Amino acid sequence: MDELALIWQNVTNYFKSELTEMIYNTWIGRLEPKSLENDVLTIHAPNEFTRNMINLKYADSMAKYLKSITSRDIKIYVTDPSMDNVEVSENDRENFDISSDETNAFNKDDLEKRNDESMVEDGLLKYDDSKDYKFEEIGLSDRYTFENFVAGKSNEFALSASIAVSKSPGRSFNPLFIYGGAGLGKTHLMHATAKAILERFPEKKVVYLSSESFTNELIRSINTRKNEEFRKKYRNIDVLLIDDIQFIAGKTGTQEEFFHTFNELYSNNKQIIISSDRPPKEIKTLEDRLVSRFEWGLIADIQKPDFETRVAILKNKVETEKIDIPEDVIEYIAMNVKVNIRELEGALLKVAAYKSLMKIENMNLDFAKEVLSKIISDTEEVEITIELIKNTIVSFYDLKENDLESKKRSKNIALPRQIGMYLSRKLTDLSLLKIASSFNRDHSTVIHGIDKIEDLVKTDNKVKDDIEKITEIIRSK
Ligand SMILES: Nc1ncnc2c1ncn2[C@@H]1O[C@H](COP(=O)(O)OP(=O)(O)OP(=O)(O)O)[C@@H](O)[C@H]1O
Repeated sequence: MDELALIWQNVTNYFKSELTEMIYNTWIGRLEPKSLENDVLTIHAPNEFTRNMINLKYADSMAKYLKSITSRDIKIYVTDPSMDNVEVSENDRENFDISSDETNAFNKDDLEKRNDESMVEDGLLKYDDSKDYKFEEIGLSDRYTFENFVAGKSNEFALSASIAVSKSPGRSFNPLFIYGGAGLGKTHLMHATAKAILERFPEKKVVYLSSESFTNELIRSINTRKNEEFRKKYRNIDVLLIDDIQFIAGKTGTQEEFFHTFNELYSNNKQIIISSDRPPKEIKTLEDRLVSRFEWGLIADIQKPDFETRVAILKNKVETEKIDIPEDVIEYIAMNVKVNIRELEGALLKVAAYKSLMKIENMNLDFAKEVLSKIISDTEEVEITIELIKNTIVSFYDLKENDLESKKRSKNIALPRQIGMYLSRKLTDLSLLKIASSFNRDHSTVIHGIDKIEDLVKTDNKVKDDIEKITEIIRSK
């Protein structure tokens, strides 16, 4: 047996022991080892989609495993048939504003962010070929269901809207536009909605994909002169879910195509569900006509979860994964990882992994703190400074850079200035004197400003609302 065959046999055995049979057969079982030269292991995947998934999900662990058995840094290089013959011209690249990385393969970081979501092309084929599919095969994760989506104040509106849409697609809220920060559950809700629709209406054609996959597929169709097929495919479905729509911002060609797809589906009462990291109006270089279409339906936001919701999410995870972690450790994690649910779950899984690897029977809080020290210091919120507060206020109210420190007393500047003083007092430990000097005022003016805002917060909803939004922006920086 030559070295390539030997290594490949080890690799396949390793993955067989790590993965379920179905997953192994879907991904690793379809690869062919081609060569091992200069410590580069070249593997051939049957299609681009499989290549992307291998790069995303398995290449790293394959390299790590190879290192453990050979002590060499063997690089994994995956090819597929599309790499030989589809060329993207400079012209296309400009028109679609994509880098060469994006055309040939998904950029790995982006892919990592987007998890399994780029499976659409294959998924749709399988879906069309047979109704006897598994959700995973059409790009919908088994893990993401309505049942295991923990509801809280921060997400209940988006959750209810998604459930309503899943019960009567095309008839309740169309389009449904869900937005929220990274790791707050948009993808989870979209997968859950798509699956609930398929369970209720198995005859419906449901397509879920990221806006980048849509762009890539569009380009490929143009290059292979299959534009018509592409159009037909996307204009003949019942439910279209596009994740992370912000990525089509600035890509004129993609926006044009998407606009027509949208119109066609919408006018035929087909359901469109879109997610984004921000509301339509705030997606820079998104054409106005798309912004206005996105606003035709329902816009639902997902906010950062509060402490109770974070605890509930962790408890839910502990239960479903059958992890044995004490209550105080759960609370410690919920107290410290506040912004991103992906990181919240990551912290829990890390503690669980240590517990099992080190065969610890009774995990205690001190041990958990040690395990999490790196994660928690990395995710700790940045220190809030007066500069950060002032900059946020200036851009929130569209003021000029030095307006807050200036002598100007018009209401449109005086009120934001007083809000700045109030928030500086609330969000930092700085003395009144320091705050006063930073706003170029004396300390009694600051006291007056803070008192005034404290009163307004109780009586003026707009001021209260503004302050909440500004605080949110500051905390998320
Ligand atoms: N309310 C929730 N209940 C249970 N799990 C949740 C909830 N919200 C998010 N999660 C989990 O958090 C992780 C991140 O969620 P998801 O990938 O849906 O976020 P996202 O908003 O799409 O993020 P991104 O913008 O980075 O793609 C997932 O594992 C998801 O299951």
